[in-house]
Amino acid sequence: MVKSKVFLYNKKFEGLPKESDFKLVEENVPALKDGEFLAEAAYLSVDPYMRAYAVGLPTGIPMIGGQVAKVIESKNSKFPVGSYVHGQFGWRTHTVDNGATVNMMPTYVLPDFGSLPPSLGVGILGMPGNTAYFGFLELCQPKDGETVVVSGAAGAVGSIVGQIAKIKGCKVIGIAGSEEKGKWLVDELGFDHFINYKTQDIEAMLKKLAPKGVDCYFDNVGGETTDKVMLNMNTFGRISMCGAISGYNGAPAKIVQFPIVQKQLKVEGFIVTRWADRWMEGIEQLSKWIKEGKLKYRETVTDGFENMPKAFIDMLKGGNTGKAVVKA
Ligand SMILES: NC(=O)C1=CN([C@@H]2O[C@H](COP(=O)(O)OP(=O)(O)OC[C@H]3O[C@@H](n4cnc5c(N)ncnc54)[C@H](OP(=O)(O)O)[C@@H]3O)[C@@H](O)[C@H]2O)C=CC1
Ligand SMILES: CCCCC/C=C\CC(=O)/C=C/C=C/C=C\[C@@H](O)CCCC(=O)O
Repeated sequence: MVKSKVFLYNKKFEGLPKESDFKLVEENVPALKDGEFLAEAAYLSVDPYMRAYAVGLPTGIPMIGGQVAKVIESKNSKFPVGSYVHGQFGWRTHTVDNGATVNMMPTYVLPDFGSLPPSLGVGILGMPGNTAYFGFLELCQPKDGETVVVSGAAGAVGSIVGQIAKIKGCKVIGIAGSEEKGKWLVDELGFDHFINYKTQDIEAMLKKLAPKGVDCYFDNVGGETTDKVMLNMNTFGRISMCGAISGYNGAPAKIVQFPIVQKQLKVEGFIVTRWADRWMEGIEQLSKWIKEGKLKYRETVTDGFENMPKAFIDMLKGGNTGKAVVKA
């Protein structure tokens, strides 16, 4: 009998999650029915949305999340043995699934990544990558020569947004929480400037680095950071509101409404599954840019399924650069 290790969301998060909020259990894996396949986790994602969505989750269920898993048994010809699949299977080592979409998130066999590792299927060539690709290009509609600000710039989504902005000919200012991250952004990823929100005055720095104002803001953080960037937006500027991680562990993110009205800003929130029908378009374009050397990525890998809670908490505390991944 195959058994799956599963992390249950066992206690309501209060502030920053604790490892004791999770419970590791074992479940017997049922025999396959026609149309089903059995997949073994290879790389599991830890994402900020898990903290945000947990507010609405009942305790006692498997913690939600995406993973890249290898099919080890199959009664579904679309998911052959040996293929890598992306599925919203949660924090579990083994999953019996039928390939159905979960909360608009498609379940799919990874496209051919060539020499690139399958772990990218939970990062730059998966949901975070498409978040950057569609969330930035569709909503900010960047133009050559414009000034783009990205908050959460050194993370899975932000680090891709800034590079896409450079590909589109923009001046890019990244906001992140350490000098080491800032050095990576400027020296390796080609960002024009970096602001450390923990040690520098964002408003003063933007007046210095973007004296003609900000045209596009890709917001991963919300809160005071967003308030200050908004005050430096140009008239008819565009804001793609991707998330508000500054508020996930505490009081709901506060977003100043005034500049939106006064400067007639276009602010649009989104959930990446809006583009589920164009999912492979994003992955193919991002993969092409990587192979052309126009797009770089970094993964912060934690070894061992049993370290999922630690990896999740470390990510929320800023311990990752690039995509946080757990190697099962
Ligand atoms: N709308 C959508 O469909 C999607 C939205 N998102 C959102 O995008 C954002 C980034 O996600 P993702 O790239 O996966 O995560 P990251 O890889 O960026 O990891 C989270 C990062 O957030 C930063 N952070 C944590 N707390 C704060 C804080 N209080 N203030 C400022 N920064 C903070 C940390 O970096 P630092 O060292 O810089 O503080 C940390 O590394 C999140 O808000 C997430 O919810 C992600 C995917 C899809
Ligand atoms: C101002 C408050 C903003 C709160 C925004 C909350 C979350 C933003 C975010 O991170 C969204 C992520 C979207 C992920 C999309 C698809 C899947 O990976 C998640 C599916 C959810 C599930 O049930 O597994």
